[in-house]
Amino acid sequence: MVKIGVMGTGYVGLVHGAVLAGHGFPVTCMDVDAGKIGRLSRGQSPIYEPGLDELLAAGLRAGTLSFTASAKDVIRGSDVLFIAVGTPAKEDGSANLDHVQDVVQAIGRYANGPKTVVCKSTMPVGTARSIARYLDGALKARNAPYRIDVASNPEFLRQGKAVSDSLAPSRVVVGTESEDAKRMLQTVYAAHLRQEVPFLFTNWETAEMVKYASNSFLAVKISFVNELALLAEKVGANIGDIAAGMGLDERISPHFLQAGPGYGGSCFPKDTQALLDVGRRNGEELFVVSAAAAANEKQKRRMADKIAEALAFGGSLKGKTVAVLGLSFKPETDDIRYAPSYDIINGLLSRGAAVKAYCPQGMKQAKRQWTEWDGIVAYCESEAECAQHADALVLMTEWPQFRDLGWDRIARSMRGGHFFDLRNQFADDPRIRRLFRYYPVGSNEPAYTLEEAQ
Ligand SMILES: NC(=O)C1=CN([C@@H]2O[C@H](COP(=O)(O)OP(=O)(O)OC[C@H]3O[C@@H](n4cnc5c(N)ncnc54)[C@H](O)[C@@H]3O)[C@@H](O)[C@H]2O)C=CC1
Ligand SMILES: O=C(O)[C@H]1O[C@H](OP(=O)(O)OP(=O)(O)OC[C@H]2O[C@@H](n3ccc(=O)[nH]c3=O)[C@H](O)[C@@H]2O)[C@H](O)[C@@H](O)[C@@H]1O
Repeated sequence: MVKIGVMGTGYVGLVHGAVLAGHGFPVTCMDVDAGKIGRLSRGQSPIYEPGLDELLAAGLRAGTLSFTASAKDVIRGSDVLFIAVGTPAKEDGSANLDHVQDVVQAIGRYANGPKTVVCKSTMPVGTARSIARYLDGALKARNAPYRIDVASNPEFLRQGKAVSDSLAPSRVVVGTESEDAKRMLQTVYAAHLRQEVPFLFTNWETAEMVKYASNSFLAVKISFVNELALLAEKVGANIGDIAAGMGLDERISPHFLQAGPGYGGSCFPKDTQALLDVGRRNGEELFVVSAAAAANEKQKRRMADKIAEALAFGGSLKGKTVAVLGLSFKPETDDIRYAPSYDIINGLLSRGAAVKAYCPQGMKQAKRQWTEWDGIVAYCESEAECAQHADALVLMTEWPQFRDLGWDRIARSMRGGHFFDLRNQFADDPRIRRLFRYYPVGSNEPAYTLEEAQ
């Protein structure tokens, strides 16, 4: 059976490795973070991703999944090497390829036979070709009598649904110049995909661009609907109904038209910037993507403005307490990278508000990464503790557990009754409008309560 190595055990590498091990492939996952490797070897996942703990336990039990901190071991022991290290944004927006470079240099140094190297990380156009060129050179310099094939095979999974997306992806895109690499990836995917999945074979550059184009297009959709949401509030229209009306046209589709506080996460913000950077380097300014990124920044600012307008006519929020439910950039993940909550809470803090926060999975990372909030933001044990004595409640992330919190009790425990629903989760819920001054995104339907109106 094909021996698989995965370099990088983050959301992509760990899930991909665990899924392949679940299908009987011998998989070794490697990471430079020795602490992570230690925990993983004991079956402890460093990330929260539904279904992952079970896969991890099963793989370890069956002996198909193992972990190492040694690049040399994983490279020597694998036929196929998936590169799944991070490619974060640099200050100027371009992708930082330092981790990719480390991995590729190690492959050039330690490869001891033919291999297929698969770029799963999101990498700017031209990276796979330069990896292939580098590896060719490295093998020639050692007079190695074998070849290393390179394929770009971008990943499209969503966090929070990473396991199910891995088992049933919308498509598999493979960019390569090697027929052997094509066959190898077909074999690997054929064994693990649950259903018929379209394959698209292209050249390296096209595959790399499909990834950036897809994420950027989704970002454009979200920014488009968010801009309309701001306008809808001014003209008395309702963004939920606008999106529904648009989405009925199958050419538009109803997906990714949910107005909110702006997109976040480790990918849309960085991938839009990286595509803009590729455009700049090639003398093409990408106006649409650039506007989507700018609109996203505006959207986050507008959320804090909106809260300040309602609570203090746009003035200082000194003396006001705001309770924030949800810190992660989306539900079912502990990931807070580029989460809108960060900018919006900073907006509230800079206006003098006291901020309390609760998130089912994001607080550990927030405490670790957003250290400037130490002693400033009060992290709570529960939604009820968070809401207690607050002037306003902000639903930042639509965790399913926030659907029914015993709203009567929550409303009674608060000092003020403002409810900012940044995800429009309760837009059609008369109960919430009865209990709170309710502010959805993208509609200015009465924010006053029925009780108050009586
Ligand atoms: N997070 C997501 O939902 C998706 C991410 N991607 C892309 O996949 C790539 C990985 O993303 P994540 O899994 O989120 O990253 P992550 O930041 O969660 O994990 C990356 C891992 O790589 C490790 N690493 C760094 N240098 C290494 C080296 N030289 N050798 C071995 N391991 C090394 C890090 O210690 C870390 O554990 C990125 O390019 C990202 O854009 C693509 C689709 C979805
Ligand atoms: O390259 C990546 O990392 C991944 O990026 C996204 O996945 P992910 O970031 O996990 O999350 P999404 O569900 O796409 O949401 C991204 C952001 O957009 C926001 N969003 C999404 C949809 C919507 O209608 N409105 C909206 O505001 C979410 O709240 C979140 O902040 C893509 O959906 C994946 O296909 C891709 O593989």
